[in-house]
Order: sequence, then structure tokens, then C-alpha cells
Amino acid sequence: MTLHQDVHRRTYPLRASYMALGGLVVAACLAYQPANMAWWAFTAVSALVWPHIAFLHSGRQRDPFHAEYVNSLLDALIVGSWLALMHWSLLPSLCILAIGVADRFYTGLRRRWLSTLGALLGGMLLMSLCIQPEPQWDAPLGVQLSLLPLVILHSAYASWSTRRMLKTLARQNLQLKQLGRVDPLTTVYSRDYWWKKARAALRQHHLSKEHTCLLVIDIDHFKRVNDMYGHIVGDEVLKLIGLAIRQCLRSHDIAGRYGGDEFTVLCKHAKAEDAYFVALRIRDKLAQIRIREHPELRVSGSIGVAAADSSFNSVAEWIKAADSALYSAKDAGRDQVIDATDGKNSTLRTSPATMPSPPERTLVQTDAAADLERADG
Ligand SMILES: Nc1nc2c(ncn2[C@@H]2O[C@H](COP(=O)(O)OP(=O)(O)OP(=O)(O)O)[C@@H](O)[C@H]2O)c(=O)[nH]1
Repeated sequence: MTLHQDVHRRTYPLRASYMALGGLVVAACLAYQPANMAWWAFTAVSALVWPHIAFLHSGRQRDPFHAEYVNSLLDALIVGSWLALMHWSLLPSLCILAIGVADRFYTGLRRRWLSTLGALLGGMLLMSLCIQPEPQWDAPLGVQLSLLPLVILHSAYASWSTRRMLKTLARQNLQLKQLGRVDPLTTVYSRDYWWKKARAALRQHHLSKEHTCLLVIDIDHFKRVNDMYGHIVGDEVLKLIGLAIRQCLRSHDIAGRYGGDEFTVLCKHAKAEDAYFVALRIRDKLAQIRIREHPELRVSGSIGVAAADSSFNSVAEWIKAADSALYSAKDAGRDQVIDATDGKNSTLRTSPATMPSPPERTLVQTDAAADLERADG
């Protein structure tokens, strides 16, 4: 159920309690002046019966928000008539008016205030014509005391409502922050967030020599995927790449999208050897990506690995080291992992049980891949 459809449920308890306590103030005023039974009955019905009729009426309408707007006009009409019925007794009139205006903000019905003002004035006018009230500026003690429950309810509701709004705001801020951290297409972390984590990890390495590595992954010939299948499929592939990378991470690893078809992974608490195996797993997983509509489409990635080093003064220097290993992987024929630290190549590290050796892998090309190769010149 939307907030819009739910409006009558939110206003019901509020209207029921406000009208009941407002009616109490009117009754207190009536007690101090000659009033016939008709005005007592009007007060009782408007204070105790009307809110329930309003709720039932709104609940049956297709558009409860509009029904609630009509109800709010009737509320204003009633309140206007109450003010005249109280002979404009200054203190209760001002209190009821102020509370009524404030509550329109809390219930979300603050717009169209001009028509509400019209209904309020209409109510005053109608009741004034009926009873011709004589203004009584002073309010007797009994009337003043009758205002207390209404004022207390209003203060409690105002603070509860503010607290609820602040909580909602805090939750939404958190959601926005989290959304800003994640790249929406690939669902790995955004570059900024990843960079922050890498900076913290490098700082930690400087302090405690903790082993940490980073991987830079570049998808091979990704431009061809876009050229041949279009950008929509390209996006779909990037999405699957993000998922594949995430599936290969250990619990401390953090993957980010560096930009375009380039990804980074921060492998915390990992020696170069551990990070190297994470990279091999990723390379393997990328090769398994399939798209149902284009079963011939294949993906591969080249990966550079660099361990944090005390000579790196910034994340940029660290990435540069991984980048040069990545370029070596590209130069060596792509679809491989190279470790910047010792220049080790995945040709040497590939486990035959799970990963075919790089020369075979580069030979495994579909017709489409061969077409792409030709198209690329
Ligand atoms: N569909 C899609 N394509 C993107 C996106 N971001 C970048 N690209 C494309 O990714 C391609 C990246 O190409 P390059 O990295 O220059 O080269 P490559 O074809 O991958 O070749 P190598 O990196 O040399 O193996 C470009 O064609 C970009 O337009 C994206 O969000 N969606």
C-alpha cells in the first residue's frame, strides 16, 4: 500500500483524538454560557462521531488522498463553527487555530491551504449567522484547564512526528551513501569508495607492514563487444563481469570499478601469492561468462598484481605498479595474470586441473571472436 493510499489510516487516530479533545474545549465553553441542546449535540457529533465517519468514507474511496482532502475541508468547517460557538473566546480559539494549522504540516495535507481557510471562514460565518455570538475575550479557568489535554497531545505528537522524520531522514541518508558507494551497473564498489579503502590499506601497511595487494583487471578487447553486439549487451557483460569478480573474492577483498572496463581488487591480509590466486580465479571465472542470447560471446581479462610496498607514497603509485604488470599481461597475449613484484606470469602458475594453459586458452576462439579479431583489423 502506498503512502498516498494510506493517508486516511495515518490521519484517523490524529483526527479522532484532536476532535475529541477540541470538542472538550468547546463543551467547557458551552458550560459557561446559555446553550441549547442542539449546540451540545452538534459539538458531541462533530467531536466524537465525525472522525469515524471520515475514516470510513475515505477508506471506501478509490483515491483516499482526495477523500482525505475533502474531509480536511469539513474539519476546517467544523473548527470554524466551533470558534463562533465559543463566542471567539480568545485563548481557546487561538490554540485550536494554531494546532490545526501545525497539524496540516504533519499530516501532509498542507497544500491547498487556501481552500481550507475558506472552509474555516465559512464555518465561522454559518455558525455566527445561527447564534450571533458576542465576543468573549476572557476564558474562565475551567476553559483554560480544558485546553491542557489538547496542548499536551499536540506537543507529544509534534515531537514524535519530528523524531520519526529525523529517523527517516537518517535512514535515507544512509541509503544514499550506500548507493554512492556502489557502481550501479556492476555492483562492485565505486572508484571513490574503493580508493578510500585502498588508501587506508596502504597506510596500514606503512604502519604495520601488513601484507596487502591490489589487482588491476582490464577486460580484453571489450570495445569489440560493444562494436559487434551493441552497448546494451556490453552493459550486460559488464554486469556479469562485476558478479564474476565478486564471486571470486575472499571475505576481506574489496572490488571496485576503476572506470569503463577496468576493475580493481584490494586483497587485504594477502601476500602476493594469495592475491595471485585470487586473480587466477577471477581470470577463470571471466572465461565462464555466457550470455543466453549470444552463446558464442566469450570474455577474458588481463590482470596485474602488485603487493603494497613501503616505497609507495600513494595509491596512485601502487596502481601504477599493478598497471605496468597489466600492460605486460596485455603484451604477452592477454587473458593472463602477471605479478609486478616478481614478474611471474600465469603461464607459470596455472593449475592444469582447473585452468587450461594460456596458449590453449588464447587459441580457444569462437567464430564470433575470430570475426571480431578481423573486424578490429
Ligand atoms: N557498454 C559499455 N561500454 C563501456 C562502458 N564503459 C566503457 N565502455 C567501453 O569499453 C571499451 C574499452 O575499450 P579499451 O579499454 O580502450 O580497449 P579494449 O577494447 O578493451 O582493448 P584492450 O583493453 O586493449 O584489450 C570502450 O569501447 C568503451 O566505450 C560501459 O559502461 N558500458
